[in-house]
Amino acid sequence: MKIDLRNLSFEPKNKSVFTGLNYCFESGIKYLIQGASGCGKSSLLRFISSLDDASSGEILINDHKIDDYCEYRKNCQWLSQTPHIYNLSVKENLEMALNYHQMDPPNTEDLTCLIKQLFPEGLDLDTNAMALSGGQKHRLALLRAILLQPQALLCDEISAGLDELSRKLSEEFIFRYCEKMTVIFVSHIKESFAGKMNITTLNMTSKELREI
Ligand SMILES: Nc1ncnc2c1ncn2[C@@H]1O[C@H](COP(=O)(O)OP(=O)(O)OP(=O)(O)O)[C@@H](O)[C@H]1O
Repeated sequence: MKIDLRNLSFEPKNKSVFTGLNYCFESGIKYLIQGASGCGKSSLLRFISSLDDASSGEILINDHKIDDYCEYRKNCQWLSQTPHIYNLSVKENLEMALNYHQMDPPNTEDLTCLIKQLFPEGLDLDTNAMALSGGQKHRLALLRAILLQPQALLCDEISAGLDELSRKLSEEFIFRYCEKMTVIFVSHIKESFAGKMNITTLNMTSKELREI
């Protein structure tokens, strides 16, 4: 998925957070956005995800305006620092969005393979998801997003506050499994990506988004 920011500005309540951002996220590339606290990184991801609207400018997806928001949100999955997990079984958590989008659940073999990579400690599909640890909830949210076969993944500080193992498993999974996806990370944790991953790092200021 190609995500093209055109003259995007965010000026809530007469405050200027950023103005006139232009940048094109190319299909299949992995990006890391860094920038000072409050420069609007999380807001930018929310605008790209279509959960909120910027004050002005536009975001073109594969050169077009979004016309089907439901389909777009399935194709562009947003993962937040606090994953939204339902008070249901792990299996129900995984199947809810698939059912909503009328998609078939993965076959047992594929699901087992994905679970093995993300949960080497094992994952009981019948257990209540609220009983999982914080790191496991994050990995469950990632797995749930991946089952929807999105074309883009927006990761807002998903590693913040995570134990080292969960962080490593999530990041390695994204780079291995989401090869063809456009992935945009917002993260303060530079070292987890450094050197190991093929990633384009961007610096965000109130005036521009620029590769560094
Ligand atoms: N709905 C809103 N109404 C008013 N101001 C908002 C709204 N959403 C965000 N802001 C403001 O926009 C600014 C940017 O917030 P945002 O969370 O996007 O920054 P950030 O770069 O992700 O920060 P951090 O690195 O600290 O997480 C902040 O000053 C915030 O208070």
